[in-house]
Amino acid sequence: MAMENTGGEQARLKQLAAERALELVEPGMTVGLGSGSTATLWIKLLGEKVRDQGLKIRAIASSDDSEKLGRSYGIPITTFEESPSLDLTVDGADEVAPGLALIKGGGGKLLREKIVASASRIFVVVADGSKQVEKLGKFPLPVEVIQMAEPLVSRELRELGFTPKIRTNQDGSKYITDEGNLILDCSGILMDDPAAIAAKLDAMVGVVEHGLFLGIAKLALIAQVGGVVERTR
Ligand SMILES: O=C(CO)[C@H](O)[C@H](O)COP(=O)(O)O
Repeated sequence: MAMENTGGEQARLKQLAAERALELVEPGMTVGLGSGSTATLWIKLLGEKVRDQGLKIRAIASSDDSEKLGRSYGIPITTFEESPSLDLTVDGADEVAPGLALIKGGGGKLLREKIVASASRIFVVVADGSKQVEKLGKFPLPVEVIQMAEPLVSRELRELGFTPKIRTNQDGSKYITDEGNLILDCSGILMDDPAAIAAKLDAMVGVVEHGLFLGIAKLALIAQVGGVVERTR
């Protein structure tokens, strides 16, 4: 069950998970750079190895922010044209449920994150213990939608039992994703069957992608007070 951590303790645990994930990177790998605060810690550790120890890797980033961070350390950035499959992607999650069913997208980067994770031989999740849940859905599910379709998709989501809310920036303006879409944060359903929900979302016209990552992660590195626990599907 999820345990609440203090801010400082959570930061320490995220760092532990990031350090453990760094051990998975081998010279010559093409890696996927995740997004969010935990993935950022891993990118920084990885970048230091590239910059200071000459680690030879290439990377594809799951967000403009992560790409900028990677480049700042001199991590060579490649493309799917040059590197159609990745050896390893490390990324965070908002919720981790049994079977490594995930909710992602809290940081608004779910579309490219799912593309990068799905193109990876191994997708590893890094998180602190507070992200562990028995059922997905306490964290509002992010759904990325085409802007003009938002009213139609919101209506369908309400019919499904969700309460969709257009994500906004601090100034109240609509949050626009790296790909120019909107995000609806959908609360109200504690999921007994995430796969059934995902299938319904995949069928909705105007939905670009959603934050249910099912059957993609192969390993989760969960940092708890006693250390890093490795969870597999
Ligand atoms: O999916 C994501 C961004 O879209 C993040 O990986 C997720 O929100 C977890 O972030 P953090 O490590 O900061 O808790």
